[in-house]
Amino acid sequence: MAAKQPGVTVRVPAKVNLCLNVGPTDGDGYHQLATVFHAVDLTDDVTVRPSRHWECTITGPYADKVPTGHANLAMRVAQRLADECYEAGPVSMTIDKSIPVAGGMAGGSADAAAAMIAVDQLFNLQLTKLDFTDLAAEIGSDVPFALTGGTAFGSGRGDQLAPVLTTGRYEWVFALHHEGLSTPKVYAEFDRLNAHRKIGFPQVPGELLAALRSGDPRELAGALSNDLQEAAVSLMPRLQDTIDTGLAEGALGAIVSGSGPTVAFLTADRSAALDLMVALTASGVADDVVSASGPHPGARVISTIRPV
Ligand SMILES: C[C@@](CO)(OP(=O)(O)O)[C@H](O)COP(=O)(O)OP(=O)(O)OC[C@H]1O[C@@H](n2ccc(N)nc2=O)[C@H](O)[C@@H]1O
Ligand SMILES: Nc1ncnc2c1ncn2[C@@H]1O[C@H](COP(=O)(O)OP(=O)(O)O)[C@@H](O)[C@H]1O
Repeated sequence: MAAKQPGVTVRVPAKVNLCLNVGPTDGDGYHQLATVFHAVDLTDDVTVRPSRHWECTITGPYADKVPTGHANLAMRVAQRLADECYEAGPVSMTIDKSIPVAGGMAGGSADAAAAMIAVDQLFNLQLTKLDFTDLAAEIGSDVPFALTGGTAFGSGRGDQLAPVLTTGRYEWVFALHHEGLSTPKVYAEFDRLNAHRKIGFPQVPGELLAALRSGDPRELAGALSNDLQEAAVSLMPRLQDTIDTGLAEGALGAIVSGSGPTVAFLTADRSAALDLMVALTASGVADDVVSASGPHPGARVISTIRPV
């Protein structure tokens, strides 16, 4: 029997920001954030195999929207590690993509985090936790959270993480839109809308932390907030219809996920989530509807085939 080709597969979750409090910009033009990230079991699988040439194949419903060269954040990570570590070399990468693209769920950052772990394991680089954290923050502000997963407080650009005490699991429904929203454009629209408002130092509301400790989805629904929501709706007004329809159909709470345009609905339990999925699909206010639950762990190896 022929030996299987060596390779490592890492599974990585999407995120939703339970609160996204946007503060003033830092010296580099990035907004200071106080956010609570929450990982859900809507995942991508990133596989790397040693190869003579760099290759990237994307599979899944979003394949045609994702770049396969150096613009792909996961390829960028793998190429960076090959440049810096003599043990590492070119890889053939496959991304089995289920996380919506440009949807405010940090799919590109998730794949970058997965690639870091996969390449480390494939070439036995033995990167330290500090190596991971430094490279993650350099690639994108959401990458450190994709490594840790769960539910976490993010400050700075969202890359400085601290644990948040949570109980229970939460059942979500996500209303997806084929058209994406560009994160820089949403921040620029936030700036335009807030040009004459006073922006304070960003903070996570205490009621959100209390709700997460309680484990009660009703309490959490009342504490969801996103300062980028107004900007996302301004750029894509039909999001308001999506939000209103989900709430009218029984969602406990609704929030634009990060910079959008995905809308996240919190439901009471799995059965309510399935009912809401059916209602949203029938209403036609979203291009696609998926359910997921959280919190979910961060990037994890799910299969390793070592060279023989
Ligand atoms: C909004 C959030 C919420 O978690 O994620 P998404 O919902 O898009 O996934 C993040 O802040 C996405 O951060 P990041 O991953 O660094 O953003 P990128 O897509 O790389 O876009 C970078 C550009 O967005 C703007 N930007 C980004 C982050 C930030 N804290 N302030 C900013 O002003 C800047 O114009 C920057 O040049
Ligand atoms: N591995 C990747 N998966 C998805 N998008 C990627 C990836 N690498 C680079 N991109 C680019 O990043 C952009 C933002 O993608 P994504 O991370 O999915 O969205 P968001 O910033 O809204 O969370 C995409 O439009 C795409 O051009």
